Amino acid sequence: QFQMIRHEDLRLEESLGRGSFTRIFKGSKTDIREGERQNTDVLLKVLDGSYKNCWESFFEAASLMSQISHKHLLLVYGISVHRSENIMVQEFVKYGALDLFLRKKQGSVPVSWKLDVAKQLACVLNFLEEKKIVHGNISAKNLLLAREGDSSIGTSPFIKLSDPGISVAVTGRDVALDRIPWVAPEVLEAPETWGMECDKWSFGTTLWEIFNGGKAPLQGLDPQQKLMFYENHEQLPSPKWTELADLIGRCMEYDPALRPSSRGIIRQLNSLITSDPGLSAHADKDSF
Ligand SMILES: N#Cc1ccc(Nc2nc(N)cc(-n3ccc(CO)n3)n2)cc1
Repeated sequence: QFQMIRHEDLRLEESLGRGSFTRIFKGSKTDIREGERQNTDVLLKVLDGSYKNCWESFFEAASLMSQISHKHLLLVYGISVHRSENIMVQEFVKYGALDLFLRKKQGSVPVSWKLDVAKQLACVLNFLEEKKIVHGNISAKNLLLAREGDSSIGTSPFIKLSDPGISVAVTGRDVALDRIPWVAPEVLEAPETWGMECDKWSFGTTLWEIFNGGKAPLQGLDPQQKLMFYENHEQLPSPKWTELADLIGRCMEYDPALRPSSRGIIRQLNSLITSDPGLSAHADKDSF
């Protein structure tokens, strides 16, 4: 279900940091098209740790992404296995992870920009829901910015949802605890029972990140404190904008059955966008 890429057709360039189980590099892949060499910029995710079920889940994530295609889903070219190295080869998305971008922009991003990004994520969530596919790792760091968007010249942002990575069903409980408050509470209790609703919970957390300058929620809490956050059915601090707070609260319902469908989320986002025409102008609407 996806292409095996020869190691000799890949070139690792600079390191771009690490995911939870992977090191990521900018690189290039060489193809021969109609008899001529063609180089493509790629993002290489090198899986470290060699225990078996990790790379099975890694490749499952890659194959999931290559079986479906959508304009807001990251393109995965394939994988390359070389000695003990397992490498996922992805399209290189120009502006990188959304959380870092938002932190760098420090609140100078207009509310209309944030709503546009939120709507794009809701659309790809709807696409996955219709295909009965659970992503399982929706977060601002897994949203990649392909176009910055600049309201002064009338261009809007464009995001791509990254691969889900290693699923919490195969990682240890410590990684699952570390993913609080993105991982839905029910997934923590019984990872194999997770359903579509778990992506709605993570959508709520991601919405919170987008309107909170890309800051990570519950940062600084240790795993035990994070667990207590769920045990006590606590909620993230609400933004002042009540309609936004309502939507985040509805997505982050502890009872999965009470969470909105992706169509419901899109409807609510549309009403946020129209809720105050002056809204898209001033930015303080999303102050916490
Ligand atoms: N400075 C800078 C800079 C860094 C990265 C990119 N591009 C990119 N393309 C992808 N396909 C995936 C990623 N990721 C980044 C974190 C994760 C974790 O999931 N992925 N970054 C562009 C600019």
